[in-house]
Amino acid sequence: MVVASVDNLADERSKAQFDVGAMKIVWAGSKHVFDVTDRMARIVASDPEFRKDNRTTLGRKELFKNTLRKMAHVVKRANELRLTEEEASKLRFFVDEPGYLDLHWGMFVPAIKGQGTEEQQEKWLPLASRMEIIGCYAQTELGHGSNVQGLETTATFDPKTDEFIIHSPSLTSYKWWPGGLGKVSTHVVVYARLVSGGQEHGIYGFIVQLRSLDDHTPLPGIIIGDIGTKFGSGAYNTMDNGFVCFNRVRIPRNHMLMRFCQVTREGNVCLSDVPKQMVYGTMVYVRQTIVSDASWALSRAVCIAVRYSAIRRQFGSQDRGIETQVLDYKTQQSRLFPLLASAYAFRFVGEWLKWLYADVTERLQANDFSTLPEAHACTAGLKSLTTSVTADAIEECRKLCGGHGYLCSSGLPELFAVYVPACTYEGDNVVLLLQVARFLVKTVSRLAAGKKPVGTTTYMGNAEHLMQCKSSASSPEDWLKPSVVLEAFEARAFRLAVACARDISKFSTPEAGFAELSIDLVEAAIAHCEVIVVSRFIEKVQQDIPGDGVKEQLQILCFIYALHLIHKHSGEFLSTGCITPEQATLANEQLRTLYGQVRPNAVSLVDAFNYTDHYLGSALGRYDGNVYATLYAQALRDPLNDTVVPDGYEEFIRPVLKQTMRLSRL
Ligand SMILES: CCCCCCCCCCCCC/C=C/C(=O)SCCNC(=O)CCNC(=O)[C@H](O)C(C)(C)COP(=O)(O)OP(=O)(O)OC[C@H]1O[C@@H](n2cnc3c(N)ncnc32)[C@H](O)[C@@H]1OP(=O)(O)O
Ligand SMILES: Cc1cc2nc3c(=O)[nH]c(=O)nc-3n(C[C@H](O)[C@H](O)[C@H](O)COP(=O)(O)OP(=O)(O)OC[C@H]3O[C@@H](n4cnc5c(N)ncnc54)[C@H](O)[C@@H]3O)c2cc1C
Repeated sequence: MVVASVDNLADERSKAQFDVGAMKIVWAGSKHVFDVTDRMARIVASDPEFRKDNRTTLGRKELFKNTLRKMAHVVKRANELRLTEEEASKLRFFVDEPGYLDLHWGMFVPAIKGQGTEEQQEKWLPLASRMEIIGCYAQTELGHGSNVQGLETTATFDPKTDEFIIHSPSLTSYKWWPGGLGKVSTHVVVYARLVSGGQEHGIYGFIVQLRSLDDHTPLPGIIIGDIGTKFGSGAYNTMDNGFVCFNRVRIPRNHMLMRFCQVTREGNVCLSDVPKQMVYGTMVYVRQTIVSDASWALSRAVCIAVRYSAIRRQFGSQDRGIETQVLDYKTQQSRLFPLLASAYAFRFVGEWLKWLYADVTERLQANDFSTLPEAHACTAGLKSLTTSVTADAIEECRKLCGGHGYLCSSGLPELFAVYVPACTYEGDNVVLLLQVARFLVKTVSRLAAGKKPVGTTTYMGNAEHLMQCKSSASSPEDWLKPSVVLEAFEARAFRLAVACARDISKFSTPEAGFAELSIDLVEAAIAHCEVIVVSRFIEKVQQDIPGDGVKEQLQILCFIYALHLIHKHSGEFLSTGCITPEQATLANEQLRTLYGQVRPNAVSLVDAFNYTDHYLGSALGRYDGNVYATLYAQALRDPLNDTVVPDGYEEFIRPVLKQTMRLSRL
């Protein structure tokens, strides 16, 4: 059935004022990445084994087995097609189903690469890359997640046997949450308190075998299982997040990951000459990848909401003629276009963070640890900012799709349920922002001592100006000047950080001040992270960008991103005196104009994400716009529609009807 809605998207596409193909390359990052991504997405989309439209209707056991089948198929296809690591990781990504492979490749392998000695890497990495073992990452315990120093699991060195004894001393010390642990992994990197010679030496990683490689049964001393069903249908329930209790499990001494700390045969603990936080390196790595993933999840939700908003019509007609596309309503635009702009903003800041991470890694390898605090603050802060915004944005996109957004066939409920734990895993977002705040307060106090700030805090070096400046914006167009926008963001962030540092010093101890002012500190941290995102976006749009109209579209999105934040946080911009109420009004006026400019390009701007219908998994977001026929077809496929008269009629409907009939006769 062809319906009028299909033409809507073709019309929309014909209005584009830029080269969509060129934008696709900008979004992907390079022609090479575009080609790989496109090829892998199509391989997945065309393979019936990777079907996912039934996920929300499956029970947990069926769902999990289905995931196991898909993961096995991923491994098989990757081998058959001789995929490179880059290609295989894209293939897994487009399968779009959380599973043990994410933790094996995403945390177990990086933990060994980052924390293992060369010898240990030589031993374990080939086993892991051939998938002769399957690994996961167990840090969190039932009683402690955020507070890593509070972990209870012990790894006690026994010099008699040259072994560590891994032990869970209490119920709260059971490892709890690790993905892939519950039912699949054969091995794990466990984080535990190192004890040697009766003394504690801090938290380190240890490789422990969990299950027999012959029949998959747990090894002696190991009690292990799944932690139970999680939020949402389908969603993260494809993953076997697990628990494990270790009852004095013995492992060879060389199973401790010893890159940064060695335990000798005699039990002497030798710390390398590196900061102890290097042991947190896997988290820094993963946080950086989560920032990139945020732009994918956000752009996916936005793609669905934009396409559907172009198709959906409500009101505005006379004599039952054609109604208004909901995308034309300014309120819809003001909710949707900032999210579209945020998707692009996060994409670019994610790319930049990848670069920063590579740069820091290179320095660390050369024993230069000077940029470690900055890398920690950036990864923690941007992970927190981008995941919080993305989770809220997915929910907003669901609402933007009206009632149909609430259907699983819209793809949005499951996307939200899969995505929202990103605000918690790899560090709770508030806990991480407090880390950024700690870094900022330190930076401010160093400024007072005459130290020059570097990296993303370089702007704070302009302290005097930032404390006093008043925005020069006197027309809506002034808000299109990068220097005007940046100055406002930097001044707000700096003034908030300085106020926190000043107020902390009024308390009896810095710790007491930090605890009492933590709400303000979180706001200062967000403001700083927004400086990073805005300045990276501005930097991006100031580069040469090939393709007709591409740069212009990105400039529009860049200013939408910045100006919507000024609107959102107007209280802070005003109370810190960075802008006046009149200037806030001018910024809003400019924002409205920009919405009008993005409107004809909106559908093409989401087409530039180059998502297949399989990846989107949404009746509302289909490329061809055939929304209503698809919704209807999917409704008919619901298990409840297998029969016309439902199961349970005889037992539960008929007796009620009969009883009602009896009562009405009385
Ligand atoms: C449909 C789409 C499908 C999508 C599919 C998605 C699949 C995605 C897969 C994702 C899978 C997710 C798997 C999740 C895994 C996990 O969650 S693993 C567990 C993660 N756990 C955490 O993140 C715990 C968070 N807590 C911490 O990191 C730390 O405890 C802390 C909060 C940072 C505190 O550290 P602590 O040492 O106790 O205290 P402080 O006193 O605050 O810090 C001391 C100094 O150390 C510095 N520092 C802290 N962390 C780091 C670091 N990582 N790197 C460098 N430096 C660090 C800190 O700044 C302090 O420095 P100074 O101020 O100079 O003293
Ligand atoms: C889907 C999913 C997958 C996961 N996968 C893994 C995995 O593979 N491996 C693994 O080891 N772990 C994993 N985790 C665990 C995850 O890392 C932790 O849940 C996370 O670090 C948060 O810790 P928590 O649960 O202890 O939260 P808590 O710290 O107990 O947080 C509870 C509340 O307290 C607040 N809070 C805590 N400390 C402070 C503070 N200092 N100041 C102010 N507020 C504070 C938080 O903001 C939050 O609101 C996973 C979790 C989820 C949800």
